[in-house]
Amino acid sequence: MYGYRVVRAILCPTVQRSLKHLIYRRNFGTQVLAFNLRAPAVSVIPSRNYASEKKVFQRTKPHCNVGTIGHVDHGKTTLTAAITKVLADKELAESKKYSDIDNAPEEKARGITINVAHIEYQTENRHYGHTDCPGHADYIKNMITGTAQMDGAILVVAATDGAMPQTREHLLLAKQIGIDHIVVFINKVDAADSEMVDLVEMEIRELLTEMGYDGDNVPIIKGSALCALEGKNPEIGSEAIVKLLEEVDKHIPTPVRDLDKPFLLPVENVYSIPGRGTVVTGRLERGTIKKGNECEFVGYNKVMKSTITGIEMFHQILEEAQAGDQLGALVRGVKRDDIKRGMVMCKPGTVKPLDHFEAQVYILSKEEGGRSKPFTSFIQLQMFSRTWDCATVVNIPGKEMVMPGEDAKLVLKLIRPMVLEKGQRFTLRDGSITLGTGVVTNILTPLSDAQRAELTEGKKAREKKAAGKN
Ligand SMILES: Nc1nc2c(ncn2[C@@H]2O[C@H](COP(=O)(O)OP(=O)(O)OP(=O)(O)O)[C@@H](O)[C@H]2O)c(=O)[nH]1
Ligand SMILES: [Mg+2]
Repeated sequence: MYGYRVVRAILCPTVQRSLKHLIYRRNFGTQVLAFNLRAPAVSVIPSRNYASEKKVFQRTKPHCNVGTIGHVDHGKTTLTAAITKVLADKELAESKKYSDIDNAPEEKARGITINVAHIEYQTENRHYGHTDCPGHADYIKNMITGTAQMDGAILVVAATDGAMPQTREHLLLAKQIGIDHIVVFINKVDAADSEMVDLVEMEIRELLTEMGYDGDNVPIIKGSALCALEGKNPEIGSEAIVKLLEEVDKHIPTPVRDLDKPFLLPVENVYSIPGRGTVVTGRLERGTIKKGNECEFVGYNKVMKSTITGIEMFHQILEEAQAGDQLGALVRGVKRDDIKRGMVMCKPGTVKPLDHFEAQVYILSKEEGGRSKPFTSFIQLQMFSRTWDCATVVNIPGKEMVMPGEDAKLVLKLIRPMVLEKGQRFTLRDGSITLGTGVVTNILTPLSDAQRAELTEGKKAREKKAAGKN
């Protein structure tokens, strides 16, 4: 079996460089959960024994998905690296450097996280999948997808800044996505005085309450991720990380998993592994899957049948994946370009795509980061739910307009049928603004003639208005 290092050693420097480029391109920003994409040995010299090298995942502890959210530069990635370092000392994780997590060239050049990264570690009590989200406002889409995989979140707030715009926006989105349990880490206490730290704590408790969390009782740990990572000042460094993990263990409950329902996995990413096939990654939302299971990919106006030929979690083989697992599944007979983030992989025939439904939506006020003006029917917005996003036309039945800060019943029409279920939560965004959050209350398929005419009328009216302006 040829490993990456052996292959690299026998290649000339030019080929080594292009090989490195290839790895970066393939691995762009996302730490792949499985099917080690970093091992170009697979594409350079196909391995005969690829699977037999891997360990089989032993399910000895309950699995829980957590992750870091919060404003840009507040220290989410540093904290993620620090957690793995502290746990590696107890042999409960593999230590990850900052540059292993933010590993894409653009991330390194700009010093920010762009794509989510998935990291694995354990405490004495649980096995964790940890998703490190980007904080930058331009990458909210990736944050939403990352957060959709979590059972609980660690909100990172720098003591030097306090609550900032994306602290607020991330909390709001987390609440809407259905994350009910939050633990807060006030970071960078090495660079702020204790009065400032106390003020930030008060501010965060208020903000948590405002967003619908139990602000008085949410655990808040104060420390310095950088000190923990660099092995300095243990009282605010490694000891704070240990305290944080204790609170995560205690405060974020392991969710009850829906193991008996037909399986469903919202696709987060798709990769093509030369010599192996197509791999989809994501968190199994319900049910269980095994190698050999028939499956179906549904979404974006497509339904495709396939078979699962292998399952891995964090580079280890999974005999059986259970709801809650962050996994990679190798699938047969479908190409990478056939599948897109946002489709669902499910048991054949168990879900139907649809494009027309009723929802109860809360429209954010300006102070909450929403629009300042009301909107009327036929506005086009981007809808985010599970791992997908899709343009939608909004209709307001029985009303002229909806004001910011109001709760309204809306009828939504997606431009492409997607997998949606009653009770599913979603976010509506208008450009870079989170406009509202809602829940699907009623499925309306197919469209009645009157509704269809209304939508078309809306389009015509808009076109007429645009023509008038010119
Ligand atoms: N003084 C001090 N600096 C820190 C601490 N933690 C992180 N930093 C610094 O803050 C900067 C940003 O840290 P990151 O971990 O990249 O922040 P982030 O929240 O992941 O940023 P995005 O992912 O881009 O939103 C880096 O220069 C870190 O070295 C800390 O505890 N103390
Ligand atoms: Mg980061």
